[in-house]
Amino acid sequence: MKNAIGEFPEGFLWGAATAAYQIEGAVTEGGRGKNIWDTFTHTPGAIKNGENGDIACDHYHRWREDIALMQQLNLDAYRFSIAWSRILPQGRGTVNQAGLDFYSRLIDGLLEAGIQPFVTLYHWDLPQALQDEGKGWLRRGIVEDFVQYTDVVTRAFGDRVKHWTTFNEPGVFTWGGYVLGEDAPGWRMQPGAALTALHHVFLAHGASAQVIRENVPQSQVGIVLDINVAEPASEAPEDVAAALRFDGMQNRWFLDALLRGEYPADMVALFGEQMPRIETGDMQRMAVPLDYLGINIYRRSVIAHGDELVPVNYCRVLPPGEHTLMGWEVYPKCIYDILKYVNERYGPPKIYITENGIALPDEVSPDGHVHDERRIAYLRDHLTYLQRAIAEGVPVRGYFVWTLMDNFEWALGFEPRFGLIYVDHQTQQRIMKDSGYFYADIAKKETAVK
Ligand SMILES: N=[N+]=NCCCCNC(=O)[C@@H]1[C@H]2[C@H](O)[C@@H](O)[C@H](O)[C@@H](CO)[C@@H]12
Repeated sequence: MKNAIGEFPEGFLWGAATAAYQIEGAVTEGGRGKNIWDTFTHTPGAIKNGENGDIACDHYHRWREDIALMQQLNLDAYRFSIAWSRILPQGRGTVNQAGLDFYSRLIDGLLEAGIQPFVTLYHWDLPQALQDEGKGWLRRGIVEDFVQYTDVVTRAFGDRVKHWTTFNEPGVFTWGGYVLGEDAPGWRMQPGAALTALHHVFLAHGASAQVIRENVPQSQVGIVLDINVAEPASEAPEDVAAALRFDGMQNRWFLDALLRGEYPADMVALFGEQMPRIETGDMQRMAVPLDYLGINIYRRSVIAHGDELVPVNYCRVLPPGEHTLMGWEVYPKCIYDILKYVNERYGPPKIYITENGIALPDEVSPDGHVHDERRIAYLRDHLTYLQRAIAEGVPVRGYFVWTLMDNFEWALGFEPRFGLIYVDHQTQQRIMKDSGYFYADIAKKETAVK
């Protein structure tokens, strides 16, 4: 298909992405159990402006309106996550039928609108009951809990949902939750805990993929990673070495483990006694064949040597130029660079760009519109580099904007607006931004560019 950006493969999917805790609200409705983000957001000082996702975008009640907006965007696909604690309020055991019913209605609504559901099983919202019992992902037995959760939802929706992502950004919720303290459960400086949690997440991923394939005919199974090419801040040996360590932590730890069944030796040596306990067969259990790799990409990583974040000892350098409300550099070539990096080293069968977008201080103008020119430029420039990577043979089969609508941006609350759709979080009014109209034109099938 051809559009204002250029030529894209037939069947290329134009999508948008969200996550349950960031949009649903209704945290005590429909039998939903408590999760670690309910706890974390109600911990004083954890979230900017003391905000939380108790209501968020009220998507739990407004999902029909939101599907209609997806149709206005001409979306082929919609990536969303299921809240584990809506399905199994205590993390395991008794299934909550009201939770299954909510997602069943949502999936039926998407299919009726001609939109393919791409489901993420885990987008950071662990049932609190599992966190309380043995500290969540630190307990190896949690793998069985995730298997039960996978079994319940794939039996319920596998007749209609074919694309299943096990985890979203395992590195972010483990390093963020156990080292940086920026994400639930908010632990700090426990790299050994992060690596142990990550090991169990990888095991859960492998076990879950098996269950998905047993329960869902013609399933497509993948995982979503926030991988990022590391550029040394200078040619100084300590910066080059730091960039290699960052590449090991941010990229090779995940790609080598999940696609090759081995942890990278340089990082194993670096982590030393922080390494998780690895049982015989673990590495084979996690490295199951994948149908696709999801890549979330926002920026590039310019890396210098640093004294913090032991033992990786790196720090990010923010180059001059345009920055987003997240403090991230706008560097559109990052999407081309990461696609070439992954394709040349690992050659996954298919890739989806599962998140790409920009946080801006969007406002409604007196004319009632949201003139987000910077987001249009961001999307246009990243899509141009994406198209170049595809033209050079990288097997990208779809692109999902982060995000459908302005939502709860984790520790930063509602201030960073990433949406194609503006949301007034007081009134819940939705307003299509100019970037939404831009994206609808890109995604429109009959857009003929002469
Ligand atoms: N901890 N921490 N620290 C740094 C995290 C850097 C990378 N963050 C992401 O990629 C997240 C991804 C997420 O899926 C989505 O739920 C978030 O809303 C977007 C926007 O932030 C992106």
